[in-house]
This record gives sequence, C-alpha cells and structure tokens, in this order.
Amino acid sequence: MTQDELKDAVAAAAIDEIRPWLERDTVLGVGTGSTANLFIDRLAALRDDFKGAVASSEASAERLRGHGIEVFELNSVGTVPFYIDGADEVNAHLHMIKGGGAALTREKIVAACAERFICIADASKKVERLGEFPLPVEVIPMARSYVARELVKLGADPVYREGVVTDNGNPIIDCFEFMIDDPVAMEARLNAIVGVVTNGLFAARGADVLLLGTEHGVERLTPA
Ligand SMILES: O=C(CO)[C@H](O)[C@H](O)COP(=O)(O)O
Repeated sequence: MTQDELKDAVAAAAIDEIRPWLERDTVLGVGTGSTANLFIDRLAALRDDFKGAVASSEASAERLRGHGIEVFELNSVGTVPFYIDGADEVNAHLHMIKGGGAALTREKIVAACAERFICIADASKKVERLGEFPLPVEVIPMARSYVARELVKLGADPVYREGVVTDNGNPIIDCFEFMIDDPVAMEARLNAIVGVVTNGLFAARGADVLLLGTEHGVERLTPA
C-alpha cells in the first residue's frame, strides 16, 4: 500500500471511531495536513449527522466549508468531544511532534479543548524516540533570533522556516538534531523561553487513541 492509501485507511477508521457518538448538536475538532484532509473528505458524507466543526487552520476551515460543513469559532463552542488530527511523529506514550504544516498553535489549542484526541497516522510516523523530525517552534517575530540562541543552548540546531508565516502571523523555527528523551519536560522547558508562542511537542496533552495505518491493517493503540 502507498502512504496515501495508509492515510486514507486511518481517515476511514477515524470515521468509524466517532460515528456512533455523533449527535445533531455535536461540534468536532478537526486538524490540519494531508491525513486530516482525507478525514475531512470522508466526514462530508456524514454532514447531516452532526452540527459542524472547529478547525485548527484556515486551510482546514476552507476545506470543511467546501464540503458544506459549518465551521464554528472555538470561543463559541467551549469543548469538543473529539479532536482528530495527524502527527509528524508519535511514540508509544502517544506523545507527538506536530506542526510540519505550521498549524501547531491552533492544533494545540483545539486539542486542549477536546475530551478525546484521536491521532491518525501512517506507520512511518511511529517512532521509539521523538526528534528525528525537526521540532517546530512558533515564535513572536521580534524574538526570533533570541529564541534561536536559547534553542542552541538546549542542544538544537535551529533553522528559520523561510517563507512560512502561520495563521497567527508568526514565523517558525525548526529544531534539527534534537532528540528528545523526556517530551513532557522538554515541552514545558521550551514554553518557558520568552518569545515562544508554541512548540510542536504534544506531550502534556498527548493523544488518547492512535489509529495507525500499517500493511496489516489499521492498529488501534492507546498510551503505553
Ligand atoms: O501537525 C500537522 C500540521 O501542522 C500535521 O498533523 C502533521 O504535519 C502531519 O501531516 P500529514 O498528515 O500531512 O502527514
């Protein structure tokens, strides 16, 4: 199977996971990226079975609306029963690196408001130790150089993501050569650097369920 077929298989599995719980007033949290896009496309068939969605990016909001799914502001919704999103890396504890698509801040906010985070990913995303994928850090523009120097002190090789501005108007720094032994501690450490808006470690609030697309079918994993 191709990677895209594995992504579509987990998108379908996520639909099966949430379908029994959908009610006419349900507002879902929906993530960003190619796997989330496949989920959105499949969600279109159920659009009359739930109320709408909160999106973690302008791109996902536009895709949802394109399918006739109403998009709500998070502030008007409060909590969502499910947040469904992909990941760049995920470990056995269902800690993740996210933000490859630069949507990490809104993803983390919607995830924080979700009763359950369902991570959908193809098998290439499952790792023993997080960090092979460069960790994204969204920063306030004027703090970019300062934050980069602090990241060097922590052992990272920070690289400014040229030409990328987040939906919040901020730049991204990607941390290369930065293997992470304790994702919960490192997430908090990075958050403490002045000028950091969000870092792409989703560990304090990891996923509750991982639907992992493998050659042998979709595996349903919960945190080790
Ligand atoms: O965090 C993300 C976007 O900011 C995505 O979830 C992550 O990059 C995975 O993307 P894809 O499903 O395209 O592999």
